[in-house]
Amino acid sequence: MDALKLKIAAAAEALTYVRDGMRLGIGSGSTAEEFVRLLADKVANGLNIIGVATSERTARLCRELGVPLTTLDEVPELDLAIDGTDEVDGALSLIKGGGGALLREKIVAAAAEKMIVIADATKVVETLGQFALPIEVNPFGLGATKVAIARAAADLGLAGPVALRLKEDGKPFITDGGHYILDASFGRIPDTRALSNALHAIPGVVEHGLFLGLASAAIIAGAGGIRTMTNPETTE
Ligand SMILES: O=C(CO)[C@H](O)[C@H](O)COP(=O)(O)O
Repeated sequence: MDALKLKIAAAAEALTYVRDGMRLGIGSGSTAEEFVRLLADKVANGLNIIGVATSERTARLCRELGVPLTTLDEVPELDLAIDGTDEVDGALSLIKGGGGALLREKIVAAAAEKMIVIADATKVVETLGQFALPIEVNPFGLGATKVAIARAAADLGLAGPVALRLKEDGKPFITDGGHYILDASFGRIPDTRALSNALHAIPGVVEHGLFLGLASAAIIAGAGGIRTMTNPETTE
């Protein structure tokens, strides 16, 4: 099966968890966008949901396709968030932010009772870190923040390039929140919680792409079909 079909298959399975009346967090990225397309069909056929989009791009797509949106100010608690991922491990820890939407994605996931991740099988890893870890930072003090990140990583035995994400025109990529992204290529991250805590202690770091203890399930589409990974600690 090609990559698009796998994304659609995972998104279609996630749709079976959506119930009438739900308040939904709606993720970002190409897999989440397939979910939006399928969700829009259901809405056109009478499904009553209200969504909070995790990026301006997803919000635009929702508006184009008629998926009703609200904000976390109006609806601060959500029933379910559905989002893609860049990596997922067996404990359902994630690296997210390849599309640069990690801050809103994490705020939305934390506001949701459950988060379901949708992905193709290439995203499943034993240990997180092959995918460079996106770290959202305030543009002020960028150089100092980079040094602090490298030092915090070194204390945990991690090292590797920490690169400012650039757009095709060579200018810095700016997130929906007006921040920069640093992509940290540390390789395998054995102690994700320690790195998460160390990054949160750096003032210039706004948020990072390690999603720990947030996902309740991951719907994984592979050549052999769909499998759903669950986490007993985040599943009722
Ligand atoms: O975290 C994300 C955006 O910030 C995406 O969910 C992640 O990058 C996966 O995207 P895709 O489904 O296109 O592979």
